[in-house]
Amino acid sequence: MELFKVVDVDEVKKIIDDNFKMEPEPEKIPLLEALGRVLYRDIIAEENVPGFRRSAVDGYALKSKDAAGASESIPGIFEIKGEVKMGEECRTNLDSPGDCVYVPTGGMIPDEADCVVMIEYTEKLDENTVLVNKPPYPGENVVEEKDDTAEGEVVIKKGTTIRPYEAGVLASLGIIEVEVCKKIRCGIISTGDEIVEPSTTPLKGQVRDVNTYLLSTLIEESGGKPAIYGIHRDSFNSMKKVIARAWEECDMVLISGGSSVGKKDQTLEVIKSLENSKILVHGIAIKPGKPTLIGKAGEKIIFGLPGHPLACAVVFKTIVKHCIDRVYGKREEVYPMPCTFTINYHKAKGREEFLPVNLKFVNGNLTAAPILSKSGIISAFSKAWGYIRLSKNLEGIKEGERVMVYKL
Ligand SMILES: Nc1nc2c(c(=O)[nH]1)N[C@H]1C(S)=C(S)[C@@H](COP(=O)(O)OP(=O)(O)OC[C@H]3O[C@@H](n4cnc5c(N)ncnc54)[C@H](O)[C@@H]3O)O[C@H]1N2
Ligand code: MOO
Repeated sequence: MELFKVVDVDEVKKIIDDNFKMEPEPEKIPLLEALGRVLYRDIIAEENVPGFRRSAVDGYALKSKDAAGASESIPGIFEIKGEVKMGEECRTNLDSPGDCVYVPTGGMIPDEADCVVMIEYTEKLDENTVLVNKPPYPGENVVEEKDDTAEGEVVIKKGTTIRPYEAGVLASLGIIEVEVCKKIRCGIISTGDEIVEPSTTPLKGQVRDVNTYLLSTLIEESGGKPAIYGIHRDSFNSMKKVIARAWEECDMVLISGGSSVGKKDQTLEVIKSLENSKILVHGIAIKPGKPTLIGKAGEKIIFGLPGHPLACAVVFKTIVKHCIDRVYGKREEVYPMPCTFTINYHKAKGREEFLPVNLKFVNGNLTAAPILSKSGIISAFSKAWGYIRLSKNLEGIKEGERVMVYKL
């Protein structure tokens, strides 16, 4: 019988990088629909933001040297030359020493002013005179032109996932249509004679289709576009038909179930039978998720994912997501959280293990408690905050050891 030749996660990623050269395609979409999408090209500012010097407070714009040494006992005396209106250009000049102008928060300040004194530090004597009780420093409460963005600057790099903050920057530059990477279309095929639609009541021996829903939402979460091809029996001909159709219509194909070496497992044979095909990986050194199949037909990649839902999710998060991110050229760092492990845990050597955990503060210290389960148990991830990765050669971890927790 053919046995898995398991490959480490990093090696699998390299095999994918060497064999899968898909380039992203651009599409223009309204900014308000761009949340979570990946920028196709660098955004270069075509103007300064703000485009004028403005005040950060309600107060009086003046020359700081005119108020040097001002205090409550000996205030500086200033003549109010005018009032700046919001949304209007400031046309008042501070020609003489002791001139000032009233500016509301966000209002434009005159060229000669280098600070704004908050009204709390002033006392108005009459319509034209104000006392300043505190010496301002140059630049105090002034938002300089270009403080936000300078013309010609690369403000957001391609490969960045658009968050609300990037949407704000784009709006500040007047960009309300944005060029993003077209979503990668990922076909999902569920296999297994025992798998039934979730809307039905399973008979003994039957199982509701979890993986179509799990994968579809994982694809969406990763910025892809799921295409569902339904549940298919473990027969070579019906599998070949649906895999060929999904291959034709999608950028990559995910097949759940039928990746191990059991008699009825057809996925391997079907991929082999496709034109211009190649099996890249059959077995990954991870737990759960070992019996994973990665093939290629033409330039498109086909994943045979384990049927066990937890294993299916782990392989998606570690391998399929890598593949999607690579096409988009995503610029993202993952920052796991350091936590204290709560029990003594034994692990077999040979596979990197993904263990779901829950976090809890104990005496101000963040702890990670494992959720012990089997890979057929989907609720383990649902109950977990995240997971830890135990490296291949580790034989376990002890209570009190430091672990890094990745968010799910
Ligand atoms: N002789 C060996 N047998 C198995 C090995 C092995 O190394 N040698 N590995 C085991 C591991 S680990 C896993 S994981 C499974 C993976 O098997 P398959 O990918 O072939 O998946 P199936 O056999 O079709 O299903 C496994 C399990 O998952 C359930 N399943 C399948 N699809 C779905 C779905 N869409 N939604 C919910 N549950 C699903 C299925 O009913 C089975 O219970 O192989 C082991 N065997
Ligand atoms: O590794 Mo299997 O992938 O335990 O469920």
